[in-house]
Amino acid sequence: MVAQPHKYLPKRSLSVVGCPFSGGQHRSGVDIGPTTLVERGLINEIRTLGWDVEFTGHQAFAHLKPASDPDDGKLKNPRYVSSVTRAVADTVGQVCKAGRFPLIIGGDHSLGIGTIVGVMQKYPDACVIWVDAHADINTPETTASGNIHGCPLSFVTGLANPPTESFAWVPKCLDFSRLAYIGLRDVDFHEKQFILENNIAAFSMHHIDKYGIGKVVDMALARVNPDLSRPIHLSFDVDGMDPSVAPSTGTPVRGGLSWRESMYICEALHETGCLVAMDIMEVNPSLANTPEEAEITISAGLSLARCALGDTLL
Ligand SMILES: NC(=[NH2+])NCCC[C@H](N)C(=O)O
Ligand SMILES: [Mn+2]
Ligand SMILES: [Mn+2]
Repeated sequence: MVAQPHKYLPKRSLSVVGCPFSGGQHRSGVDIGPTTLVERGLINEIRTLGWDVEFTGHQAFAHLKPASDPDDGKLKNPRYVSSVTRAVADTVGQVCKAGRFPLIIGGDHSLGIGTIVGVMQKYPDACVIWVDAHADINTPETTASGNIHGCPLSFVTGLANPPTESFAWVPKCLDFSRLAYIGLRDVDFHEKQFILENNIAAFSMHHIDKYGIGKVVDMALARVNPDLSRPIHLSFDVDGMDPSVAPSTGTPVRGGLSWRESMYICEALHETGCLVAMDIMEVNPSLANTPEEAEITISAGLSLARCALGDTLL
C-alpha cells in the first residue's frame, strides 16, 4: 500500500499526553514509563518526522488520589482509576477536537478507558486496534486479579455498563464490531466467551504464525474498517511484543510479536491515512533485570511511535 494523505487531520500536529499512572495494576514503576520515554527523546524524534508537537509536561494525577479507596467488589483502586481515566478522557477529547493527534503514553492500560472515551468524543465511529497479549475485557465480575488494566474494554463496549457505581460516567461508546485485537496469547476463560459471543475480531499469535503479520493487519482492517472510511485508534500494550524485545513490562507473556511484526502494525496503520490516536502502554523501566532490558523496551516504545507517525524505511 502507498501511504495515503491523512483523511482526518488537516496537518501533522500532535500532542503528547504523558500519563504517569500505575493504579490499574499492582506493580510500581509503570508510572515512570512516560517520563522515561520523553527523557529519551520522544518529542524530538516525532518533530524530526515533520510533526508540530505540543508537550507541556505530564498529566498530574496526585491530587486525584483519594485518601481512602476501598475495593469496589473485586476492583482495586476504583475511585482513583475512575478519576484519572475521566481526566484523561477530557484531555484526549480536547486534543482531538482541536484537530490534533493525541499520542498517549502510559502508564498502565486502565488508561485505555480514558483514551477511548476521549477519542470517541470527536470520532464517534472510530475503530480500535488493540495490540496486546491480553484481551483486557474482564468485567468487575469476571476479573480474577481485580486489576482494572485487565478490564477497560468491558467498560467502554458496554459489556459491563455501567461497570460499577464508581465508573458510572463511562459511556458505552465502542461497538464490538469496531474492535480488533492483534497479538493475543493470554486470554482468560470468560474473556474468550465474550470474544466469541460478541463476534469480536481477534487475531492471536496463532493467526500471525499461520498468515503472517501483513495478512493479519489486512484481515483486521477488513473486519473493522473495510473501506478505510473510519478513523483508527491504535492502543498498543508493549506486552503484545515478545519479552525478548520488550521485557520491561508488568505482565510479560512469551511467544509474542517480534520487533518487525510490531513495527509493521504501526507502519501499516500509518499508511491507511486513518490513524487519529495512539496509546503506548505498560512500559515499566523499573522491571528490568539488567539495564539492557529497560533500554530495549524504551527503544521499542520510541520506535512504535515513529513507525505509527510516518517514519519510513527508505
Ligand atoms: N493491560 C494488561 N497488561 N493487562 C493484563 C491483564 C491480565 C489478566 N487478564 C487480568 O485480568 O488481570
Ligand atoms: Mn497486556
Ligand atoms: Mn493491555
